[in-house]
Amino acid sequence: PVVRAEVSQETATRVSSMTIPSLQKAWYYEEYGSAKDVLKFGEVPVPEVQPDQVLIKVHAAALNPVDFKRRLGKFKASDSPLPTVPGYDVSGVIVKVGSKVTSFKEGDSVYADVSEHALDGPKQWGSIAQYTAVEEKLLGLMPKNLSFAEAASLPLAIETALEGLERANLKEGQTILVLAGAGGVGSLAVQIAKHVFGASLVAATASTSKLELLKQLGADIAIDYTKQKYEDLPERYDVVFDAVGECEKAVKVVKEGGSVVALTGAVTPPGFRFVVTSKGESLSKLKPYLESGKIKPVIDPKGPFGFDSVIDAFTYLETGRATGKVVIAPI
Ligand SMILES: NC(=O)C1=CN([C@@H]2O[C@H](COP(=O)(O)OP(=O)(O)OC[C@H]3O[C@@H](n4cnc5c(N)ncnc54)[C@H](OP(=O)(O)O)[C@@H]3O)[C@@H](O)[C@H]2O)C=CC1
Ligand SMILES: CC[C@H]1OC(C)=C(O)C1=O
Repeated sequence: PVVRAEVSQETATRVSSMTIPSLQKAWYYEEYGSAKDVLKFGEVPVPEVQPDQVLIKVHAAALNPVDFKRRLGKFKASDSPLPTVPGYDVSGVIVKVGSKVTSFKEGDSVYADVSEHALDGPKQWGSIAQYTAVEEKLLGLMPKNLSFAEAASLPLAIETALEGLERANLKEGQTILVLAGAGGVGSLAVQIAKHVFGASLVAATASTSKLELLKQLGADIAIDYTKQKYEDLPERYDVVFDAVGECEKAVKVVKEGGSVVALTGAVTPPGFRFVVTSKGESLSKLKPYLESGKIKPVIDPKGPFGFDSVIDAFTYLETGRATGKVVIAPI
């Protein structure tokens, strides 16, 4: 049995190293442009695992607007070199750990936003691929109750929602307005404001068909921006979370001394904008809320999109009408 055990460990090692190919299938682009013009599906190298990284066999990924803004060259000044495999959000299983990794092991189901800094040197080899390498400090252990598709839908958006609410200094019992409450970030910001921060009143904006979803997510007031201008309503808020780029209007409805946090677009004082930093500790902090069901992933019902339908997925996301997240699964 000892020999068999040694053989099986040796075989397992050989098999595990054999199961990690040097080339993989992925979506990539070699020049900036539109999805249909520049996105290609083909073979790219499997990234080398650095000492502080793990290699993930990807099961699902999700798209974010930063993926298409980057692909259009909007952040080329601080981008990593081309060719680029897009994708920040990933879920999957660890198949190799770097020599300095201490908190994760082969076989763990994990998820992450793979780029610590979304605009400043994001990963060249992203998540819309069969394998991707991610630093240990960006990883979270997947909540036990979530599918790979549900987990992949979360990292960048939920970390943005959490960081934005923390930066806005939202306090228990305060009131908040979330602009674009049905979007990828907004759908999580509504939930976190209500169920994690304990806001006394959460208002949110969306178009007519999405108002019921806002209520289901925990919004006390759902404002149909196609019929009502929130800036003309009497309500004033301690915090306004702007996920649309309407800071000039947002500052009109914040209380004296309140905060207006913007994700995009020009800012009008006292509004401020930030860029999300990927942190595994944020996923750990939210894990109990996800496992209890207090916070739920929202996946656009047009998806998940298959690994062969990434151009369709981008085309849909770029309409600006997504409800929750656009997910690519299975990979
Ligand atoms: N600074 C940062 O670190 C980050 C910035 N961002 C940015 O934040 C923005 C939102 O990101 P994300 O949530 O992923 O985007 P989404 O693509 O998920 O947003 C789509 C949603 O926006 C809603 N929407 C569009 N216009 C309006 C409007 N005028 N009022 C209310 N709702 C509206 C749509 O609802 P409807 O169909 O009802 O209009 C739809 O549900 C993007 O510009 C993104 O680039 C995102 C993450 C991080
Ligand atoms: C400056 C905001 C920019 O950063 C991210 C992550 C986006 O989606 C943006 O538009």
